[in-house]
Amino acid sequence: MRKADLVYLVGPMGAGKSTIGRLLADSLGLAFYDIDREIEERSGVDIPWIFDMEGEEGFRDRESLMMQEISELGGAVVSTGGGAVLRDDNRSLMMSKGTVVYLCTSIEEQVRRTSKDRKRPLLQKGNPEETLRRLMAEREPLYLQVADHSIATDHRSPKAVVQELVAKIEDGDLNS
Ligand SMILES: Nc1ncnc2c1ncn2[C@@H]1O[C@H](COP(=O)(O)OP(=O)(O)O)[C@@H](O)[C@H]1O
Ligand SMILES: O=C(O)C1=C[C@@H](OP(=O)(O)O)[C@@H](O)[C@H](O)C1
Ligand SMILES: [Mg+2]
Repeated sequence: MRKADLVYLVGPMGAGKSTIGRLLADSLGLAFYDIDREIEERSGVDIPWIFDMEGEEGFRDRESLMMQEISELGGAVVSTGGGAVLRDDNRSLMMSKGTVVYLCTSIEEQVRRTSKDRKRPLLQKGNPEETLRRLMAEREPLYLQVADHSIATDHRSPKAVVQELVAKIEDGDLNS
């Protein structure tokens, strides 16, 4: 099942992947899966607990397994976590199974949006802005590598972003 039947959202923390994914799925009449929430539901523990007990690599192993499992399902919008693009296998999976949308967001906006809660372990140590800048330098080439389409989210409501995405999908612009 390829392209508009399975849509993956990628991008940095605070890009709005989880928020936009749910709205996009509702608009398209597709199921919605957020990889982080699926991991939490399945394991019965939260993401900070997994990072504390198993380290980032332990979390990445769980993330890759969940990506594989969810990707077997069609008819869904899948919101990934900001680091899901780090592993080659995850990138190949997304590129082969679906349409990948990169939600582009400035560092300033990432900082603003992620300062509202403390559920992201990678931002709990050091200066969040410096961390987000470093992560973007490392990851943006990977977001661009997997993306069929990039869409800006700064100064735009989640609803406006979803409307643009729905229009593109209906026009077939995402069916490359
Ligand atoms: N386009 C947007 N404009 C303003 N705030 C947004 C936008 N998209 C998401 N948010 C807010 O930013 C925060 C992080 O969004 P979230 O969907 O969790 O991002 P991600 O899953 O990419 O880390 C939430 O409080 C959400 O309400
Ligand atoms: O960027 C990252 O490495 C992470 C992003 C988080 O998801 P969001 O991008 O939805 O915040 C979550 O997967 C975990 O805290 C690690
Ligand atoms: Mg999220």
